[in-house]
Amino acid sequence: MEWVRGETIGFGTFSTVSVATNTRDSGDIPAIMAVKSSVSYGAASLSNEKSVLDSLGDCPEIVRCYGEDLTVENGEVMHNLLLEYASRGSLATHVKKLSGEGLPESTVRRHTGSVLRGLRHIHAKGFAHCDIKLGNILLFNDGAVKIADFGLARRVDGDLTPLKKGVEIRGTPLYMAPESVNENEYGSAADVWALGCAVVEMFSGKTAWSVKEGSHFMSLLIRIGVGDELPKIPEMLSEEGKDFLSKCFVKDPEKRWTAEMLLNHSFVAIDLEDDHREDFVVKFKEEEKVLMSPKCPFEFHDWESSTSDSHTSLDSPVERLGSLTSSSSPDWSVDGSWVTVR
Ligand SMILES: Nc1ncnc2c1ncn2[C@@H]1O[C@H](COP(=O)(O)OP(=O)(O)OP(=O)(O)O)[C@@H](O)[C@H]1O
Repeated sequence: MEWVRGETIGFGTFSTVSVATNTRDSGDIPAIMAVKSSVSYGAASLSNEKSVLDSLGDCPEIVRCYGEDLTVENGEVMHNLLLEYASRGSLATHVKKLSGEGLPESTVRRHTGSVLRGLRHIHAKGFAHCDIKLGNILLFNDGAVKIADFGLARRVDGDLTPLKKGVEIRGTPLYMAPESVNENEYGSAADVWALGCAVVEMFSGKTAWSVKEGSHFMSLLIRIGVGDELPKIPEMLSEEGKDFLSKCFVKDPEKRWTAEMLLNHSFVAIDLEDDHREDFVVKFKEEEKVLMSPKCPFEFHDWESSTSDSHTSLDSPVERLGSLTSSSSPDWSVDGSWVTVR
């Protein structure tokens, strides 16, 4: 494939995302794509993403991959993944533009249904995404959304045995499920918990867990992993929405609803005929007029999509969580798709 890199449209932990123009008229491949590029330290994540996307095959709610290649730019070898281009960027950026207002419930319902269909496909193929968050849900010109960023995805096939002992942080702490905090379990149920967090954020414009600025992320992990506290369900949400979230925010992953079950919930089982896309376009135009003024109460930039792995055998959740705090300086290294902090 021949392509030319255009403007930069996003930055992740491991990569930079740019527009790419396809310079050859080649059948299936569109003229405009997104290219996710990384130097060597992010290559493992890109390669994991490519192999997961290949295994998943086509699904309308998952960003398509057109291939990969290597380029040399400014003397550096770049690993590139060519992807379907989402012209309106991520839902995170979109929601931030609303200055803490959140999206209308009808839009939230539609997006939630789309993400659930994507998750059902991922889970049916034996994978977990492990990093569901608004930054990884991309918005297309026609108002459709698709799941992106499979750099941390893993094959689970129903086996939730943690790969390693200790505490590993995959994805973003604000979206972490209790079993991930307590047991290092990152299965399909953890994606459903994260989806619940994303629904709260889409609707309220605020993260599902309220955290004080400057507070240590350990205190959040303890709230998620220990005790009965659950993410706050927005008061203004319909009863159907509240009920939907109550099925996502079940501490026991065995009792949490699956993506398949949630797709039959009345919150998302709507007749698309009644859900006029034109309304969405009008609303979108109004939203676009709002000045860009991010008001996310707390963003854990430094922790996103990283893994902290103590590699020690610890029994209780408190012990496991305590193992994350250390006075020694961390040693960052990349192991497959994982970033390891020792
Ligand atoms: N296909 C795409 N079309 C348009 N924008 C994209 C696309 N893929 C990614 N982006 C933009 O780039 C950002 C970073 O991409 P992505 O999350 O895939 O990178 P990452 O390095 O895996 O990041 P993370 O820190 O979330 O793991 C996204 O939040 C989004 O704004």
